[in-house]
Amino acid sequence: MNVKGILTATRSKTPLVQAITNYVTINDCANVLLACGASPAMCEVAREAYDFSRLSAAVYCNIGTLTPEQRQAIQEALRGAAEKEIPVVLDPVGCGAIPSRIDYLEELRSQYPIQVVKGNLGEIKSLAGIETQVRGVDSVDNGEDAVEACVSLAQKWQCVVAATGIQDVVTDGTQVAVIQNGTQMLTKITGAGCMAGAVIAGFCGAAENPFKGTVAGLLAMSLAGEKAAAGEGGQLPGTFKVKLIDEIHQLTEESMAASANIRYFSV
Ligand SMILES: Nc1ncnc2c1ncn2[C@@H]1O[C@H](COP(=O)(O)OP(=O)(O)OP(=O)(O)O)[C@@H](O)[C@H]1O
Ligand SMILES: Cc1ncsc1CCO
Ligand SMILES: [Mg+2]
Repeated sequence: MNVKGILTATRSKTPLVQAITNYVTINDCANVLLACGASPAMCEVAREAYDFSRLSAAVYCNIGTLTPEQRQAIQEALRGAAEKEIPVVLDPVGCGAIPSRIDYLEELRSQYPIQVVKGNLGEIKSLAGIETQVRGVDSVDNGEDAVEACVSLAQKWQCVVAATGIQDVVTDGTQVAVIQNGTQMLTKITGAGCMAGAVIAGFCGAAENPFKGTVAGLLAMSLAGEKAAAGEGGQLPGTFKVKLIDEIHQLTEESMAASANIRYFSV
């Protein structure tokens, strides 16, 4: 398997992505979607969310700062997405630290189709009911059994599951991709995970299936991170964040293929 063509498809189709996301990193998510060739719209007013999702190519829901209004908007957006059969990417931010978020996500998933769940490993293990370590919205998991956790949740939820960390794991419950790119600098800014989720939604809006869209999205973030960290000032978090968006903008199919370090296998 490879993810060739997804970046090009995103840039030519310019998929409209509805994002309902936390107010810490909402602007970064919008910019990173533009940089990868998608069209962001942070439409999270409950009475508009259903109509808007029906115009979109993908929906990104991130529960980092879940307000009552966002809860309603997510409900409405997912209803529209289900009717239009467009991909929904769910980012379960903080569910390891706040158990009621797990109940909320379980309920959501019982009501509407979800195509991708992407979180850090602490969040994914928490959703899968596996012992882990988190600090608020950050994972401090040691990385063990990441594949098993993702496969278990993917089979239970019947969707693509991705866990980020020193390596990223993506699975649809049958095939697995382990992405070994990235840089520690991605942990020195807030929102690298949120941005990764947004890019995944953009790519899923143009890709032939959510597994490929998710692998390509995480690869794009990790490679852009590597390049940003290697440039002048790239070891300083403020500069790094600006460069990260610039590097997403400058990614090409060739540079992605040349630097990708992905291992694929079946479960
Ligand atoms: N130690 C690391 N080395 C290399 N890359 C990393 C490392 N940790 C995370 N990454 C990369 O950083 C990105 C974000 O992953 P991370 O697990 O930090 O997300 P997150 O905790 O959800 O972030 P946030 O909540 O701040 O949005 C992913 O692309 C991942 O591959
Ligand atoms: C810091 C923070 N708090 C809630 S959401 C968020 C952004 C990273 O997930
Ligand atoms: Mg996160």
